[in-house]
Amino acid sequence: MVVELTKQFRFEAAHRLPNTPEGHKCRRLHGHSFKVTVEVKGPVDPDTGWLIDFAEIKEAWKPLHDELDHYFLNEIEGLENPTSEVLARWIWVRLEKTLDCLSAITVHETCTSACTYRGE
Ligand SMILES: Nc1nc2c(c(=O)[nH]1)N=C([C@H](O)[C@H](O)COP(=O)(O)OP(=O)(O)OP(=O)(O)O)CN2
Ligand SMILES: [Zn+2]
Repeated sequence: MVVELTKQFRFEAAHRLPNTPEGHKCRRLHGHSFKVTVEVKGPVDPDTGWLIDFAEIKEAWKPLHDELDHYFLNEIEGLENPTSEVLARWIWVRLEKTLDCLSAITVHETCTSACTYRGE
C-alpha cells in the first residue's frame, strides 16, 4: 500500500522581493506567517503500519525552522530573492538529504497564495 503523508509547520519571517518593478508592494519590506506543508510518499511498512513516524518529519524540519524563524529571509544564502518558488526549492534541497521519501514542499505565503515544488 502506497500512501502520502503531510505535516505542516509555521514560521514567522520578513522579506522583500528586490526584482519586482518599482512601486510593487512586495518590493517593500513586509512579513508573513509562512506555512510549510511537507509531503512524503511511499509504501506502508507492514510491521509498523506507517510509512515513517510523523516525528521524523518534525525532526528533519527543526534545523530549517531555526534558520528561518524570525529572520529577514533576504539575508540568508540562497534566499536573496525569496519568492515562494525560491523558498520551496530551498527547503526541498535541505529536506531531501534527511527525508528520502520526500515528494512535495508547499509554501503558503498568505492564506490565499501558495507554491508547491516536487523536485523537478
Ligand atoms: N509567483 C509569486 N507571486 C508573488 C509572490 C511570490 O512569492 N510568488 N510573492 C508576493 C508577495 O510576497 C506577497 O506578500 C504575497 O502576494 P499576494 O498573494 O498578492 O498577497 P495579498 O495579501 O495581497 O493577497 P490577496 O489575498 O489577493 O489579498 C507577490 N506575488
Ligand atoms: Zn511577501
